[in-house]
Amino acid sequence: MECAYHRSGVCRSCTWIARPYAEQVAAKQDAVVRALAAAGVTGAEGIAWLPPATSAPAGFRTKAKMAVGGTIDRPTLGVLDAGLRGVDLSACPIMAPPLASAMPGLSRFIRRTGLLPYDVPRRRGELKYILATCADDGALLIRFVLRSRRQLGTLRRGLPLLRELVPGATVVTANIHPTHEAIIEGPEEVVLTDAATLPMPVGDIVLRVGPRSFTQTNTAVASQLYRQASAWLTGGAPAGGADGAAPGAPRELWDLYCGVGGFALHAARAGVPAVTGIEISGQAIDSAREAAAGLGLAPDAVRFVAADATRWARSQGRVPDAVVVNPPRRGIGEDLARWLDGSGVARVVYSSCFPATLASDLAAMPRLRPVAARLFDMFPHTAHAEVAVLLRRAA
Ligand SMILES: C[S@@+](CC[C@H](N)C(=O)[O-])C[C@H]1O[C@@H](n2cnc3c(N)ncnc32)[C@H](O)[C@@H]1O
Repeated sequence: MECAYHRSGVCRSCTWIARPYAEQVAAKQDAVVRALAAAGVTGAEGIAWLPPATSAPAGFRTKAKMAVGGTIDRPTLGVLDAGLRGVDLSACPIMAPPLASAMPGLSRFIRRTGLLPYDVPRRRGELKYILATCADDGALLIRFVLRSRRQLGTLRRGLPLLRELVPGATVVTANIHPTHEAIIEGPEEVVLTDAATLPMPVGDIVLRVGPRSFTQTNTAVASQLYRQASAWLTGGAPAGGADGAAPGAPRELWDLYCGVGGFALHAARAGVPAVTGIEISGQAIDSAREAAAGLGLAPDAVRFVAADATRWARSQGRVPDAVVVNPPRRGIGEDLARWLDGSGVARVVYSSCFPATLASDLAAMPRLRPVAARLFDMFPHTAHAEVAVLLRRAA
C-alpha cells in the first residue's frame, strides 16, 4: 500500500507496509506456527489451519489516537516527533472512512473554538489528544484529552459547532489528564452528550462502546473472529434446538476477558442457552449489559459480571461445557491455564493478540489439545498477529 507519510519518513508505524499483503499474512501465520512449536505445545503439529481472515489493506482502522500539536491556527493531528513537536498524520490511509472524513472538521473545530494545543516542551496549552472510535455507519465516539477542566465550558458550548463540522459525533467526552506523563489519558472522564455509549454493529450483533472500554480496532476482521468462535462453539449449526440451544452447542459458556461482550453475545445469539461474561472493567460490563438488553436477550440467557477472570473462575466450584478466553497481551497466565487444564471443561476457544503468551499458555494446558486455528489479520502492515485456537479435551 502507498503511504506518503511512510515514504517521507514522518511515520514508521506500519513497519511491513512495503511487503506485499499476501506475504505479510503468510509470514504472520508462519511466526505463530513456529512460536507454538518452540514452546512445545502438545498437538501443535496436528492443528488444522483455516484460511486466514484477511483485512482490507487500507481504511480498516476504527480507532484513532491523535496527539494534538501545532498552533490554534495550524493544529496538527497525529504524533509527536523526537523533539515532542506535533506531526500531522490526519490523512493516514489506514483510518476507516468515518475517521478520515472527521479529521478536517476536528481541525476546524480547534481553530474555531480556540482550544490551545498542548505544547509538551513548554508545558503550555490545554488539548493533548483526540481519541476517536467509529462505527461502520459513520457514528463516532470522540474524546478530547485536556490538561485541566478549564476548557470544559468551551467544549460544552462548542457541541453544536462540533456536530455541524463532524456530523457523526454521537458520543463526546472530555478526559482530564493533568499530569505531564507519557501515558495518553487521565483518570477523569466527563461525558458531554446525552449518549454515553456508541452503538457499534459488529458481525451479527450491535455492541455498545463506552469511552474507556477495549474494542477491537478492525471491525470487519473482528466480525469474522466472533462468527468463527461461535461456529466452533456450536459446531457451526444454527440455533433452534428444543430449548433454543443449537444442536451440538454447549449448554453453558463462560467468556473470560469479555470486554463489551463480543464473543458472549455472539454465542448467545447462536443459541448457547446460558452465557456468562467476566471482565475487570465495570464500565465495559455496563456496556455489555446494555448491548444484551438491546438485542432482546433474556437476563438469564446472558449475564455479565465485573470480576478478575482467574479468581472468578476458580471460585465457582463447577465448570461450564465451554470457555472463551481473550486476554490482554500478557495472556491468561499459569494460574488460569492450570485451572482450565485440570477443570474438565471440554472445549476452549483461545483468542490471542500475542503469539508468545498464547504459546506459553497452551503449553501449560497439555490436556486441552489445539485442533483448529485461524489467523485474523486485525493489524495489516505490522508484525502483530491475532490468532484464535479451538482446543478440545484429549480423550
Ligand atoms: C483483548 S481485550 C478483549 C475484550 C473482548 N473479548 C473483545 O473481543 O473486545 C482484553 C480484556 O481483558 C480485560 N481484563 C484485563 N485484565 C483482566 C482480568 N484480570 N480479569 C478480567 N478481565 C480482564 C480488559 O479490560 C479487556 O477488556
